Amino acid sequence: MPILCKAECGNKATLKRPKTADALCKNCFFNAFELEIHETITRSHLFKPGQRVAIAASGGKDSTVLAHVMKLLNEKFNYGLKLVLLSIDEGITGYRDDSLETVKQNRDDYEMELKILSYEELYGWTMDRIVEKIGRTNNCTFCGVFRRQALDRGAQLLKVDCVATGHNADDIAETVLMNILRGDTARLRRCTDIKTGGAENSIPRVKPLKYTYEKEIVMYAHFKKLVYFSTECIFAPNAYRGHARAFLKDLEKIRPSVIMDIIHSGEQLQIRESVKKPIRGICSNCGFVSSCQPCKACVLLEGLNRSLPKLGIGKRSKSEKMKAQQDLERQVILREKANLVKNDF
Ligand SMILES: Nc1ncnc2c1ncn2[C@@H]1O[C@H](COP(=O)(O)OP(=O)(O)OP(=O)(O)O)[C@@H](O)[C@H]1O
Repeated sequence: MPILCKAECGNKATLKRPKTADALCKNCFFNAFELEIHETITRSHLFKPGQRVAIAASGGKDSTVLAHVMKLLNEKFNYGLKLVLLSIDEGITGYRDDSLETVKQNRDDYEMELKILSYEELYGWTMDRIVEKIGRTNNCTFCGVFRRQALDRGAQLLKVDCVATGHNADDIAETVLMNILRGDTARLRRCTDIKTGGAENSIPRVKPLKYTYEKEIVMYAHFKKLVYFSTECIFAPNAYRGHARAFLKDLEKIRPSVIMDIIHSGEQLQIRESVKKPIRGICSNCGFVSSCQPCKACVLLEGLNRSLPKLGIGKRSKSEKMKAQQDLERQVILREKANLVKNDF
């Protein structure tokens, strides 16, 4: 006997939802998927009517599905938003140039304005040239730092009220794990935030897919026949994130709820007040948001321009910092002991 859709629509179930293991028909899956994102948006008050929202579009599955669902929900529930697309061209031949073609297709399909900003025009460097110069060891650092700032710059040019990114539940759970493994408590505190930025001159970032499983995004894109670009970056992927990702995928096979559970744990964690919080300000050099002076993008750029690419790279690990702290304390104790001995004479 055929299994019936759990949503009681009377149709035959054709798929099993990865997040809940419910047997559903295609239409009921679409409904459940879209409604969950709508609930995330409304529960967290991500947008206000009349706002101009940029969707950070890379042409990959997450941002393609985000653009599709945002357009659909905006019309269905009358959000009253003006949606535009913002893409950053990192200058990676054979990767970003191809994925940008997908974004242009999205622009035409969804009738949204598209702004493409390149590293070349912002920084005078493409990632191809950066990798030529520095090799493949720290290239992801350059790319990530420049992209974060490029999105801020693009958002300013587009005069939007906020930027929506396609970060999904798996990305967030991975980041929680990574921050725990690195002992990065300052980042751990804010990595589950659905909305970031917004202070000073910074334009807020929001993650409407925060609770959406990657497997369901792929399923949704597949059944809706959405056009997206699925090739991995040709430069070495972020190796450390790769380990957290592989670990999470193994856990998900045993217990699919692990992704939501890790996000929940991250959200409930309380970090001691004494842990230093990065204070957001404005870079005195370029005028963009930063928690250090000058900002990391300016330091990295200076390194490239002065042929000192290691400038700004290589934060000390927690264990190195602890060892340095212990050494310092030991020196203080030795100095105090020496003083005591001196005083005895
Ligand atoms: N070049 C880019 N231009 C604009 N937005 C970007 C770009 N790269 C990443 N993003 C934004 O950051 C989000 C997370 O990026 P990440 O590199 O993790 O890609 P991803 O998980 O493969 O997502 P996607 O499937 O959308 O490419 C993307 O969903 C997108 O919103």
